[in-house]
Formats: sequence, structure tokens, C-alpha cells
Amino acid sequence: MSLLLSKANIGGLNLKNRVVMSPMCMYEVKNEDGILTPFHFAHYGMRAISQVGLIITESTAVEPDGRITKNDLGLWNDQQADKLKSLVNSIHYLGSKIGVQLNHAGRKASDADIPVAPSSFEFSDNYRTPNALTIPQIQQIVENFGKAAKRAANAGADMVEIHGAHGYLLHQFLSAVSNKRDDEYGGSLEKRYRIVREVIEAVKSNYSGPIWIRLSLSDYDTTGTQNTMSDWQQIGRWLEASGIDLIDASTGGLTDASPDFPVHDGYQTKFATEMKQDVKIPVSTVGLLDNPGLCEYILQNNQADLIMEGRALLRNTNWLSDAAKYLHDKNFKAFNDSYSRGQN
Ligand SMILES: Cc1cc2nc3c(=O)[nH]c(=O)nc-3n(C[C@H](O)[C@H](O)[C@H](O)COP(=O)(O)O)c2cc1C
Repeated sequence: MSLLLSKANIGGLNLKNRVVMSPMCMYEVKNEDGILTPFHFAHYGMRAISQVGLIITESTAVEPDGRITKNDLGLWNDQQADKLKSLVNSIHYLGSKIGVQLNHAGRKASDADIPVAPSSFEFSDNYRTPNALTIPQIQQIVENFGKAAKRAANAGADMVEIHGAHGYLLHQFLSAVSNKRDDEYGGSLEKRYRIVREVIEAVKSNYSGPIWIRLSLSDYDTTGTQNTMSDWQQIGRWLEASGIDLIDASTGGLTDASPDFPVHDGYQTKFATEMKQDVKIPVSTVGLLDNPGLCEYILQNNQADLIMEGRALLRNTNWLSDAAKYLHDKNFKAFNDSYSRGQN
């Protein structure tokens, strides 16, 4: 029996295996209303039928101007929450767990009337210059994370993931590359972390289930102001103290800088492993983990606690049954007998 396809308990969340569908924007919302469509029910349902243990929805905005594009999901009103509840029920019917990734895109909100950010610096030449947030505006965004978490709770979501990675608003605050503030939300690492702490508190007071956070553990930036791994580990310890249940370790997205090393299978796992050395809470890994043998190796060697699959699941909805064959795991159960007969 493989570790990849065996049960896990992550901060109280029981999972039937260690494969998580990584959040991926599908840009399939219609009418700019942030509401799930039949596309999403089919898209996530297919992955539940394929036995993914946990599905994390694509980036779901906590307010309209926090969307990456107008075709993103949102969770700022009850209509959106009602549809989410139906999706949660469908995924539970199919035997998987489902969580929601809450996000504010900040300066990367490409369709916002006026993008906002910690400081008034654009992401790149193709993006507009954001307005620097005032303190009351920051407090409003924090409150909106809390309200969205309440809607996720009412919808029955199994977990909530705070998006603190890929250059979106919370990541923009965490990094001195994008945060040049000199008030209580900028300057030292602790001050740059402040909004994240407040968002966690707001989520926690509205949602009692597991709370995860996605972080980019490298900015691939060479300007000298980027967070070092020991800065990220300090943030990891604060997150642990704040009661976060898992750190979802990704990288990049803050600037258009790319890795200065070859991008190979499992290239982001070393960041997860370094984080794991410093915190007791579980850490997941993501990024070019298409090979189930590599996933099993990572888990067996305690380099990460869960495996997130993104594009591999988009390309191949049978990824888990293929992984079971590859790993000679006889315990893997397909959704029903017809599905398993189909494989043999
Ligand atoms: C189409 C697409 C959309 C994505 N959208 C999101 C997103 O909404 N939130 C997020 O945290 N990551 C997002 N990502 C990143 C993935 O979750 C994942 O970290 C990345 O694709 C690397 O994993 P992979 O090699 O298994 O695809 C997206 C990736 C793709 C390909």
C-alpha cells in the first residue's frame, strides 16, 4: 500500500488519500457574478469521481475588486454561497472533501476599477499602477476575508485556504519587494506579516474548521529585498502559533522574475522541506509532481505531508488510478465497479 493513496489526518481533516487538487482558476464564471456554473460542477465532480482526496477550489475573491479577472469565483454574497453549498454537497456525495481558496488579488486584480496594493508599484509594465491602501481599507479587506470564511462555513466547506502566495495581495504585504509602507503594515517582517495575522484572526472567528495558507517560499528576486528562507521560516512559526493547520508551499509570482535554476520535476519541494524542518504543522508540496513515484518518494522521505496536483489532473482525470497501477497499490478503490473494470 502506498503512502500517496493511503488515509491521512491533517489538523483534524480526514482525507482518504494524500492527493489534493491544487487550486486552479478556470475563468469560467459567466455574467461577471462570481457564481459557480455547471462547468465547475462537472470540472470538480470529475476529479472527485477520480478519487482525489481533497479538492481546493480555484482562487475565490473576497470582494469584487479582489478578483484576478471578472471570470473568477467570488464569495462576497449569499447567492455565491448558496451555489457553493450545492457544490460542496455534490463533492461530498462523490466521496471527496472540498475546501475554498480565499483570495484578494491586490495589484494583480487586472479587471478592478482601481487595483490596490500595500504600495503604489505596479506588478509589471502590462499592469496598472495600484493605489496604496489606507488603513481603513486594509481593515475592510480583513473583514471581507472573515465574511467570506463565514459563507464558506455555512456552505459546509471542509477547509479554507488563505491565498498568501503568487504575488497576490497578502504576498504583496509580506514581501519588502512590494511593500514599502512605513506604518504598522510595513517595515519590519513582523509588520509586513500583520495583515496576514489579522486575516487569520478574522477567518478563525468565522470558521471553525481547518485553515491552510499558501505561501510562495521564494520570490526568485535578486534585488536584495526579498524574504530569505529564514524569514519564511519565521513566518511559518508565527503561522503555527496563529493556529494554521497546514502550510501549502509554492513559489514565485510576486514579480516576473523566474527561477535561476532548471525547472524540473519536484523543483519546489525543497522549499516545502526547508519549511518542514522549522515547523511542527504539516506542509504540502506542489509543482511538476506528475510522476507518482516521485510523489511517493517525497512522502516516504518526509519531505512533505501532502501532494498537490495541478495540471496533471487537468490533463488526465484518471491520474489517481494510473498512480495506483504505477505504485502497485491494490487498495485503491475506483468510484464504482464499472470504473475499476474499465481500468483492467
Ligand atoms: C490554469 C491554472 C490556474 C491556476 N490558478 C491558481 C489559483 O487560482 N490559485 C493558486 O494558488 N494557484 C493557481 N495555480 C497554480 C497551481 O495551483 C499549481 O501550484 C501550479 O500549477 C503548479 O502545479 P502543477 O505543476 O501540478 O500544475 C494555477 C495553475 C494553473 C495551471
